[in-house]
Amino acid sequence: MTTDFEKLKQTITSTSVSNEQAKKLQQLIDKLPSILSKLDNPEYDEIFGYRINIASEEYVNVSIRNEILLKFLAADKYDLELATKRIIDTLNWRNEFQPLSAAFEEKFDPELTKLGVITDFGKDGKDNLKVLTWNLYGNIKSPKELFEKYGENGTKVDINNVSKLPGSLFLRWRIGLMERSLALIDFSDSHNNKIGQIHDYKNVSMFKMDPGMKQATSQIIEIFGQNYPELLSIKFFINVPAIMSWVFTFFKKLKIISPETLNKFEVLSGGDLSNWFKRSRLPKEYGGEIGSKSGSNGQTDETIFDIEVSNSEYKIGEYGQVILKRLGDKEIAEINNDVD
Ligand code: HEM
Repeated sequence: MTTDFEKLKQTITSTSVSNEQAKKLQQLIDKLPSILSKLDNPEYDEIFGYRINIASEEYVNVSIRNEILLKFLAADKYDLELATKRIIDTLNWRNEFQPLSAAFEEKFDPELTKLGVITDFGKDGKDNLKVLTWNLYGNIKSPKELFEKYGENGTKVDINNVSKLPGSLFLRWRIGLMERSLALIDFSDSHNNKIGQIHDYKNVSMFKMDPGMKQATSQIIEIFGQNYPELLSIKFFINVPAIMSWVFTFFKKLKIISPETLNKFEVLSGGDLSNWFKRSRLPKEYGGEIGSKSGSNGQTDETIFDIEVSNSEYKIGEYGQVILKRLGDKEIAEINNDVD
């Protein structure tokens, strides 16, 4: 006969769990009603598009819910109290920030969208390196100008009536990129429950610590560290000019990045990624074989933008759609109230 405990263990397929870890998971599940009752908004029970609630509630996918809870436990080394606090903080943050809106509803200026790409190499990608977010921060001509416009003190542009949502446009764009990449992974798949990230610093000409950029960088590092546990496999920093390697020492000294995250860093002075990814899936500039295309300027090399995941390929989960609809209804109600 299968015991409840064994049944619980069977819901986890992304990794193997010890009895001790499964016990902690069960305790965390048992605490869910109390966790939800402590939230700023007890109705906001969504993480990464999934409902985090008791099994009898509609839309709860028990297996995925457990996989997500396990990530929170693992990030806090199975300390139940710390993991509980992290989940409460994350649910409160998501309620306030509405990351699914940043990912799937809001539209951003090309100045921001040219800084990031998501690719999915599917079965051609190594384990937990199938889905990648590429941050082409080297494309920023002037960090000062960019962060003046899109950083914390920049103009809050009213896009789709979301100006009431918190965060700078840069932050909302960056979180949106992260959330969209998570819509491509499968939390229950041991081969595809994490993403890889690539920071391409090609052409970073001058690197002065612009205050707006410094502020945005530490804010993003903190938000990712708190709210996106156990989701990153490797973070590549490529085309890093030798003269700028001091930045890593700087971040280590600041101690805002956890040692576990620091261990995931892979730093390359060039841009050749063919040791990690199939050459047939990479554009030439990253050591791959993806060739050239003809356009109005004649033959040009294909870029990473030519292989980006298209909008129709993102699968917003059922509950994610419920959350987005709820937000849309709330916005309409607020607009109507303003008109009244
Ligand atoms: C124009 C220049 C740069 C810009 C705009 C920029 C922007 C950012 C941003 C926004 C983040 C937050 C994390 C994220 O978005 O994933 C970040 C993280 C980071 N950057 Fe840069 N960066 C620049 C140059 C550099 C250089 C030259 C280096 C190193 C040589 C560097 C090293 C790092 C490191 C180590 C992190 C922490 C990563 C993490 O914990 O996720 N950055 N950068």
